[in-house]
Amino acid sequence: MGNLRPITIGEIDYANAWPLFKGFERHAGDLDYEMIARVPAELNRMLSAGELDVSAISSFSYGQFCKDYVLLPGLSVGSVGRVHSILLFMKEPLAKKKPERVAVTTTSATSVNLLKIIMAMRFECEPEYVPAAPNLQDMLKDADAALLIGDPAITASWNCAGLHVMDLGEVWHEWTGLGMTYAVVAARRSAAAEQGEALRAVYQGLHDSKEELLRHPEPLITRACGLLGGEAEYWRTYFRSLQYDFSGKLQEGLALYFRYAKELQLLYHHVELTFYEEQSPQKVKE
Ligand SMILES: C=C(O[C@@H]1C=C(C(=O)O)C=C[C@H]1O)C(=O)O
Repeated sequence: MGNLRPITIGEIDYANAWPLFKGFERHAGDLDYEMIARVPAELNRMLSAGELDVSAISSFSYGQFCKDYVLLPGLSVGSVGRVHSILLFMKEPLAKKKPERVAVTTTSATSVNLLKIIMAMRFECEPEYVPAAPNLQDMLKDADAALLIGDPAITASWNCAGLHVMDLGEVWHEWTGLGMTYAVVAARRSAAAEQGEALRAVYQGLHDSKEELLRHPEPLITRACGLLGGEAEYWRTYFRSLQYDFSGKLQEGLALYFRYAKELQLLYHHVELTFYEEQSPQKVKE
């Protein structure tokens, strides 16, 4: 494709986003692109700084910079209920002792703020939050609880005897009756204006990757067992329980999250979900 420079795409470096990205190359045709894999907080920074044209980012970061971005429809990472990989590890159960000091991973934006919302509005608890590198043992040296996301949350959940674990997706669902969207795919408005044809190809490629890998997830399961460990059945359930289509119920949950974030002054403006307007991607051929 004759784009003037390669379009730059940010890929979340966690298993939860693999369905969107791991089949992309096969569906990219002759698109000239560069794919950059990082943890969400780094992608959030890079997209906002204009170092990427389009990226999977924390949905909270979309809220912060929504004036500069458009959302790619039908692409997200969310859950209706348990998410399995956004976990608060507590030394004491919440009913016994409310945490006073909580270490929170520096890799996240959505989940750190989701935790603040849940703690303040659901459990009337306002601990001190301390940003920390995602290492459970180190985090708990000096804190009552620790928030992890992504692969480090999953591997920690296999080895956390004696700790009490809260799944934030599950608590959010029990509390609000809604799903939650943790990551979205956003393009800079400037990229939509200047790299229209390339962005359209990225959109189609991510969509086709998702359709193919959710229908045939075995390559993802093999990859996860090899790179991260665990049983095939664990990963089968994991990829099945995550929601990638940004459907109405997931958008509704995200809208409520943004409203609560504004009420708690974690965000300072109302957030509109503005979508990239192009014809819908073609269905993947069987
Ligand atoms: C489902 C997850 O959602 C992730 C959580 C994010 C955040 O908290 O900012 C960002 C991207 C998502 O991929 C996970 O971490 O496992």
